[in-house]
Amino acid sequence: MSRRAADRLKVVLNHLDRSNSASVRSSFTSSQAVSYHPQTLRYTFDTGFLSPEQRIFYEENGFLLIKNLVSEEDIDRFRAEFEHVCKGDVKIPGMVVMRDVAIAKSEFVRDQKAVSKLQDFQDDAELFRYCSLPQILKYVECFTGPNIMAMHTMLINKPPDAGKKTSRHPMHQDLHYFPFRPVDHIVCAWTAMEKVNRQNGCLVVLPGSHKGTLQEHDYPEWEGGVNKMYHGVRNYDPNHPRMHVEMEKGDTLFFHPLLIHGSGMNQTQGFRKAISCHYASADCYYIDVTGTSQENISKEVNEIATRRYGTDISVSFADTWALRGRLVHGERTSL
Ligand SMILES: CCCCCCCCCCCCCCCCCCCC(=O)SCCNC(=O)CCNC(=O)[C@H](O)C(C)(C)COP(=O)(O)OP(=O)(O)OC[C@H]1O[C@@H](n2cnc3c(N)ncnc32)[C@H](O)[C@@H]1OP(=O)(O)O
Ligand SMILES: Nc1ncnc2c1ncn2[C@@H]1O[C@H](COP(=O)(O)OP(=O)(O)OP(=O)(O)O)[C@@H](O)[C@H]1O
Ligand SMILES: O=C(O)CCC(=O)C(=O)O
Ligand SMILES: [Fe+2]
Ligand SMILES: [Mg+2]
Repeated sequence: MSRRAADRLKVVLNHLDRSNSASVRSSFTSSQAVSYHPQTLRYTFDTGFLSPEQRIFYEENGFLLIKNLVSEEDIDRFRAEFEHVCKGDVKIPGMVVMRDVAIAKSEFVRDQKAVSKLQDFQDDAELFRYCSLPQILKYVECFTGPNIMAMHTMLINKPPDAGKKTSRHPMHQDLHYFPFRPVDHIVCAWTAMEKVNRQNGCLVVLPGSHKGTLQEHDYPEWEGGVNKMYHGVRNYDPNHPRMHVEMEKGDTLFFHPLLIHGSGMNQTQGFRKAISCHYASADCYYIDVTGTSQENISKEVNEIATRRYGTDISVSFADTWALRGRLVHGERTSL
């Protein structure tokens, strides 16, 4: 972040703090907030919770790292539940248990170690506790406002790389997957379930990339194969300045859906675990992605939905989100 930008924003924040009557403050926390100072404070609401420095950091970088936000005890409980699911002791309809493509296509025996990701755990009460943790929602509200939907849930168990670099997650923008807007009222919370570093494939981010637009995504041309739906930004420039976000167990990264991010390969023998939820304001609305760069992913999702539910029921891309989304705070006004 440039010093000048920081100073300029501080002046604006001070001005708001001093001169603003209750009416300006309340209009700032309402859904019209973004129109108040669009150039300066586009990405966060003033709920009085984030410090000016935190708001400026998110504004400039598109992410915010909060140390030690989730307790060791909660994380150990999520881990235990994950093990129950992998062993088959717990079966939740709708939850996807995904294996790494290198393992899925090999002749290895499938045991719980082969699971690379749980997706859609919204109906698993124990895992879904993560999405309702009050200390997380306190931050989420600063990005979404008070009506909050948990739209997408994952527990990622990045496996030791099987030698083909398939444990990598290509650089992407999460918005590519989402048929709802406005973009600035969506945020991801990603919590490390153990120490994550460059060795075991921590998140890699391009700071400030959230200020750009949604780019075209497709499968990267990787020799060793790519996991299903792991699209990457097309024409990715590997020389762009990037940052490896190393985190301790319980640390949580909040990031904007246009932030370009991915993760490198896991070069250790352990499974790198993280739990995440994408939240959106319940006031968001669905869009039709026909004819846009998101058409390719919407087709893939529709194919999976058809494979799962047959052709009798027609489920649109937006429907797959409306059916999986769960309210975690306030009122379900739109999504
Ligand atoms: C209530 C309404 C529900 C609507 C349902 C629609 C659900 C769609 C969900 C998708 C939403 C995605 C949203 C992501 C949003 C946020 C941003 C996150 C970015 C990402 O994380 S992108 C990655 C997301 N990935 C996925 O969502 C993949 C989900 N996985 C699956 O659907 C299945 O696991 C999969 C890959 C289809 C495999 O099916 P499965 O039946 O489990 O496996 P089989 O062993 O029978 O294999 C079938 C076939 O698939 C090949 N296979 C297996 N695993 C993989 C893999 N990881 N990658 C590639 N290919 C894989 C396997 O080899 C078999 O192939 P054959 O050629 O032998 O037939
Ligand atoms: N062609 C590509 N398209 C999209 N994303 C890519 C491409 N090539 C690499 N990436 C992504 O860039 C990020 C960094 O990858 P890489 O495997 O180089 O890890 P790294 O953290 O730099 O590890 P190392 O320390 O080995 O360099 C990962 O998210 C990776 O998936
Ligand atoms: O945990 C990771 O490796 C990255 C996950 C991610 O970015 C995603 O699933 O959208
Ligand atoms: Fe992502
Ligand atoms: Mg590298």
